[in-house]
Amino acid sequence: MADLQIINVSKSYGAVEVLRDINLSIASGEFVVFVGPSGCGKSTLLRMISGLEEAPVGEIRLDGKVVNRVDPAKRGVAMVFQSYALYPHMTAFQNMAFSLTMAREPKAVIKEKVGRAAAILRLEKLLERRPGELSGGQKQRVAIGRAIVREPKVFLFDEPLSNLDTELRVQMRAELIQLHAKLGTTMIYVTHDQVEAMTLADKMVVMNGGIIQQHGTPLGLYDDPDNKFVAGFIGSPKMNFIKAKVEAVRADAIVLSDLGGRSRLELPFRNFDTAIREVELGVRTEHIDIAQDARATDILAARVAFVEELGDVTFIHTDLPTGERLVVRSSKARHKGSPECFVKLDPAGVLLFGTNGERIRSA
Ligand SMILES: Nc1ncnc2c1ncn2[C@@H]1O[C@H](COP(=O)(O)OP(=O)(O)OP(=O)(O)O)[C@@H](O)[C@H]1O
Repeated sequence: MADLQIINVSKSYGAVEVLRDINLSIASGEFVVFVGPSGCGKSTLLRMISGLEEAPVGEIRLDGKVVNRVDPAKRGVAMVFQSYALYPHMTAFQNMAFSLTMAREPKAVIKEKVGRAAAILRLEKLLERRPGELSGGQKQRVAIGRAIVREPKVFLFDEPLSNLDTELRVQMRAELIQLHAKLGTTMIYVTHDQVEAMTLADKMVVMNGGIIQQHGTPLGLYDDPDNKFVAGFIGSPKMNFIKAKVEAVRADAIVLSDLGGRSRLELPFRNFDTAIREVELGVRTEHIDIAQDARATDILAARVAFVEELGDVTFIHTDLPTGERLVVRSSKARHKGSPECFVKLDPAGVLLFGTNGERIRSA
């Protein structure tokens, strides 16, 4: 187990800056997930922690010691790759034992360490098989086993489940959570899949464009995003966004107009900056409902585009007259009849963003 500090780390390839001034503290034993869209720099950051990529700007400290120039093999970290990276001509046992064999550990120690990892990963019966005789999930378990036997201070996972089908991914996610609980080792995990990140992370680090947009607990980020990117990236279906004009500002409320081209909405809000004239509302599907009473001022007229019935929940996709898409989560059966409908927002669930995408918070 080790804690990790990333201090003012930047990285460029030629003229292209891929990471800008990254600062992050990872506590010993924490499960941290770097998540973000393709190309945001998350793998580069992980590879810099592993030592596979140089870190010329800033400091990476492992248990307080700067490791920027420490050889990857000497950092006490073990990496698990998406591609498994197993030796095809070696058995599962030999693959898992490889680093110990290279370090000339006694045979009995190797057998004991590989046996222990195999038991944790339920691989005991597969140890004599070669990678070609294993399923994707089994191969990934061998790759994880190979990391476990090295008893690293930090595990680094680079999209390890991306090659697996959906069912197996869900199963392996549960296994990784159990593995972390059992070993208690610091784990850093990279994925572009926000659901995977939400389910695994103690701390989720949302990245975009080479910078950390926000980090915190998964639910903390879901409920209280700092900006429109984080708000839109986390959650499925995505948060809805609706543009509006600020009509009036009072001490404890604001009145918004032009929602969906027409409607008005009053929101509780303290100390709103009167210079702001335009905002964007962020509303999750659970804070919108199909409305019965069309006379109220805060009701938005919409048109049903299509309906997804998933059994336990129904998502009604509606379009506002402005063309903005609004997805309503409903436990009720399908919206029947005319596609014309009315929707109502729950003011307590509405977040506000400025035109620059930054969150506007009530004081
Ligand atoms: N060796 C390299 N030379 C030049 N550019 C690179 C190199 N490696 C990565 N990049 C660029 O750096 C950026 C960040 O890459 P990185 O692999 O860290 O992204 P990522 O967030 O992990 O994306 P993905 O999920 O697609 O793997 C990308 O724009 C990529 O094209």
